[in-house]
Amino acid sequence: MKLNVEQRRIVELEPSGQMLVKGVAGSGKTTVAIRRINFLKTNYCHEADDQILLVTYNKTLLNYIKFQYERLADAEEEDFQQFFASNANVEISTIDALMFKAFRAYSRRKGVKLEISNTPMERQVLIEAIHEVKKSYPNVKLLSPKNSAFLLDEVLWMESCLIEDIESYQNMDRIGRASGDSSTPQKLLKNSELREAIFELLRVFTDKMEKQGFVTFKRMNLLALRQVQEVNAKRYTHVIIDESQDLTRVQLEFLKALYKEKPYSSLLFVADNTQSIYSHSWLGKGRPYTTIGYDMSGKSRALSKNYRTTTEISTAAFDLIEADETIRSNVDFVKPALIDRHGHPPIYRFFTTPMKQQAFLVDEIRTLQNDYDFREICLVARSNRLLESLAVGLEAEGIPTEVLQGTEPNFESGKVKLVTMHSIKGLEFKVIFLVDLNQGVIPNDRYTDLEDQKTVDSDERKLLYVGMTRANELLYMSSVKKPSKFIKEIQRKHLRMKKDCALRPFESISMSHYQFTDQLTDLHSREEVVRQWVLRELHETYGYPYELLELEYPVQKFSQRGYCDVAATIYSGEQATPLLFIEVKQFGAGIEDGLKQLKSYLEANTSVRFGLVTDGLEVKIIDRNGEEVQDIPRCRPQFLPETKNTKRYLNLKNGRNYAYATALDNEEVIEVREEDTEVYLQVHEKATVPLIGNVAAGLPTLATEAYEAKIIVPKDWVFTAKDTFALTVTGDSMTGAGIDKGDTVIVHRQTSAQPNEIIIAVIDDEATMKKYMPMGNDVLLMAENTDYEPILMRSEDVRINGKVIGVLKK
Ligand SMILES: Nc1ncnc2c1ncn2[C@@H]1O[C@H](COP(=O)(O)OP(=O)(O)OP(=O)(O)O)[C@@H](O)[C@H]1O
Repeated sequence: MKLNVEQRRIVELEPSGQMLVKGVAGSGKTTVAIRRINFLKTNYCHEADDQILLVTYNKTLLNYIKFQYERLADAEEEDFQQFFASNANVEISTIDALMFKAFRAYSRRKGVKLEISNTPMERQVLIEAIHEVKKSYPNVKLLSPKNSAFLLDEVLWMESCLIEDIESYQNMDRIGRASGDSSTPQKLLKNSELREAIFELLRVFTDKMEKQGFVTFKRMNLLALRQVQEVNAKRYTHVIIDESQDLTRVQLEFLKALYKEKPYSSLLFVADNTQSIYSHSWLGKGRPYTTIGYDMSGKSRALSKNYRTTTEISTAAFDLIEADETIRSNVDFVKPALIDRHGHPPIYRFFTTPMKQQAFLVDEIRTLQNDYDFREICLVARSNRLLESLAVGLEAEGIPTEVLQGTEPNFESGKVKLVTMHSIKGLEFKVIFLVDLNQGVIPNDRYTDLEDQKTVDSDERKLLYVGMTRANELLYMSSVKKPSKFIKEIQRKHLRMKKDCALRPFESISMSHYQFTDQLTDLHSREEVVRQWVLRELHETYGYPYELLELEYPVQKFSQRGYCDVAATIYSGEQATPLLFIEVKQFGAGIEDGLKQLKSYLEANTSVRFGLVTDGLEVKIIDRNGEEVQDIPRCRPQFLPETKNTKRYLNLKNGRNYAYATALDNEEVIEVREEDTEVYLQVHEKATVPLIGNVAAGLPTLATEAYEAKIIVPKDWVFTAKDTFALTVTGDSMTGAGIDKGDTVIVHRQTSAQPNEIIIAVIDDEATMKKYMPMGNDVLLMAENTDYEPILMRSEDVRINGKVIGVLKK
């Protein structure tokens, strides 16, 4: 892989103490971090004791990095291998492994024997501590076992923020943490009795734990920090911290204590705050680096190009960030730049039961097997428990699986991988399935009563963002029962309902936007919601004008007559015949019955070519032989009836060309489609442009009510409707610009123009249309036809009447 210029520059930066590389997901931060090791090793390790440390967040990531770069070593650089050899002066480790080692050294040095506790035990000890502290603080309502989950989290947060004395806690900005108990909207005010009580709780809790021979994981971190601060542990000349946005303050201080400053040493933070997914993280919450003693002014670099995912996946993922002001306003936020790599838009499915979701996963993975190895597919879920049950389900269907957890995962094994949303950070796979994106799961409702919803939402949104940006090529997302509210934040146009099909996922349409209301007998019927969604898809996604769609299309089979819910008809000459039959079922009711019905309709009508059945959740498309096909055809111009007067419109305002049609019987009804596309544009607002004469007559000086005809155009094709007029072209001097005799030009009234614009100019009381070329005090009026000579005039002799902004072809 060839690094881009910015990446290479970062790899080869001269070490100068602290440095920051921030970048978007998939921009090569980890790639750069690893490459830099080689550079530092070759150029900036002058003394025998110089060592380099690369810290990663978790074990899965560590193994993944080793795996990726061992592969790279084979392919590109032979000496890469030595990074992972035990005798190299390079160490790659997880933060936890480093700290645990230091904690063990602390225990030995102090002669204490402490084990790491688990959550149930911590809860129990905390409740005992609550009762004890309550005696001294009877008025502090928050001190109650019912708040033990929140209080435990607060205590662990205090430990991870290095809050060791009461003053620090009393004055601390609790960034990323919120009020506490929802029933009493306490803000845990600074310098309050409440904070004093909680600080006491921390002390009593820690005491009780240690008496029983235990420490929390966060306290273990604190003791590890003490160890490296008390004995001289400075031993790395270069420290590179990947995913530094997710480290706690204690972890950051710990790494600082390992860093040995020399004139050529470096401490590189690699971070993306958009991917900060732990509530106890320090820098990821937007705190400046000065809070850990570093001034990063002039010392940070950004990487904004996402190399990992396709434009379609990045765009959908970014919709989440667009919905989150907290993330976008973070000082270290980097807006992703898109690289031109296109692929399938993310697929979103909703299921009514977990079994249906599982059946879908099995089917889809089997189909994907034609194009992908199992090892390139990864299922991602919130919890390990869910992953394990999914693994059992897939195995039962003969799909080999491997849950990636802790110890040595084998990325090469020919198995579908399963990993939690937290552990997939930093990893990537060709195909990602994000499952169980349900209400209550993400955002997780565990904290709803205890934390400020906005804070929780922001962290959880990032978690989903991280998951989405792990996919190289294909991203599937699914929900069961009730979708996560975040799904709504992703624009429907960025999602698809199934692979290789343009249909966007179901969305309920409000009744006020229903189509064909005069034909509906029951607006409230539960099938109607699904039918209206299909109608909108046919129109907006597939480009069928509503005139081609018919509801309750009669189908005669022997003596029986049925009615198909929707038919899309096409014209050959005067004759309309159905191309597509659609059966809809009420939302979530299944499509089996509908499919039978549809097949019988297809048999009964010899001209219809495709059938689609859907209940909003499932969709099946068949050809007239009943064989499944991926998609229905988009509407093509030749399908359209001769009920319209279709012309070309050259929009000089935006440089695009359109197919412009008016209904034969009503010129106010217009239909607009960009040329070379098959999708009709929604015209929300229209402008009426009066046709007031011909070009030779020019524009009247006064607005006139008398006009020959009116032309209705989308409002955004003109500047201001009242200053817009249309003229018929009388000559052929502008043929080279695509303006022929008989065409109609749309003109904006104005008295000045920019070079090269086509204007209506008045010379000696005679109007003409020419290209405007000012030249000092003169003006050259150019024809776009070699038969005509340019006209050179003094500026004051030329009066500009207007500028041509569009051409409606004859
Ligand atoms: N210059 C490049 N050209 C081509 N591919 C690149 C380039 N830089 C990085 N990549 C690829 O992009 C993907 C993402 O890289 P990497 O994991 O280093 O990014 P990251 O910024 O650490 O991502 P994240 O923060 O999302 O984990 C990898 O597959 C990597 O090989």
